[in-house]
Amino acid sequence: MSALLSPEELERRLREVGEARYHDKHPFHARLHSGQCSKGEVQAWALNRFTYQAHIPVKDAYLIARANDPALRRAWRQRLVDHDGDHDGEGGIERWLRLCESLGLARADVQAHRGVLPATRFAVEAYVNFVRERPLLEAVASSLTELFSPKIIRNRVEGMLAHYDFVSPESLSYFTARPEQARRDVETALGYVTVHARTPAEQQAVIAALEFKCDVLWAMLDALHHAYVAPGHVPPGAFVPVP
Ligand SMILES: O=C(O)c1cc(C(=O)O)c2c(n1)C(=O)C(=O)c1cc(C(=O)O)[nH]c1-2
Repeated sequence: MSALLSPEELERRLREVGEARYHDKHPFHARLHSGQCSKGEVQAWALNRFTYQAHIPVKDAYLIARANDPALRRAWRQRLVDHDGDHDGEGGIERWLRLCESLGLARADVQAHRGVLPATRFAVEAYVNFVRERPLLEAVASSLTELFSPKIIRNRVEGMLAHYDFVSPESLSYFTARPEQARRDVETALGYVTVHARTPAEQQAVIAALEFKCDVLWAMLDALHHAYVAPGHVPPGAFVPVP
């Protein structure tokens, strides 16, 4: 049986999960950030990632619906505002749509998830269901991949601006707000898990939830790589780049 970890030790163990499994280690991201992707690959990445983005506030709404603690609900509801905005034309989902449009994709196709890879849908569905069905502690812990996102976002923006003439600071504006939002989100989620994981079993469940979430992100990139990196095996019905 595992021993009870101090809050510091638990955080260290969570960071080790990221070092081993976070999607910054995936070869597709190395391609994307170093300018090796074709425009079609970048389009496919943005299109598939939209499906993830669009479901983030859905899973966050499930989490809020399951929380009995007003303080947790109050902190968590900011995530809905970050993605949906307070008005039409605002928020992260809108900014992601603009990124897709700037890459030459039609807004209506992206919004309808047309051409999204089956594995993307399955992975995103698995994440939403995890947050709906697993204990609240694990649902909160599954968001902790955001511990690691500021670094990959910094590398992505620098790399994409340096290497692709079809992206601009404006088209990547989705990412401008994210590192600060992620830092705030992580403070809430990490604070919650360190207080509420009171037994060794609960602490192990928190670590496993983060591993699960790393698997979700990794599986999406595996699917992209398999479909779009030459020779490429695009599944029937999925987006086909125009050469
Ligand atoms: O660009 C990225 O690599 C990246 C990663 C992650 C993540 O680690 O889950 C998120 C985001 N971006 C992001 O933009 C975002 O809004 C977000 C929400 C969540 C979550 O699980 O609640 N993860 C992420």
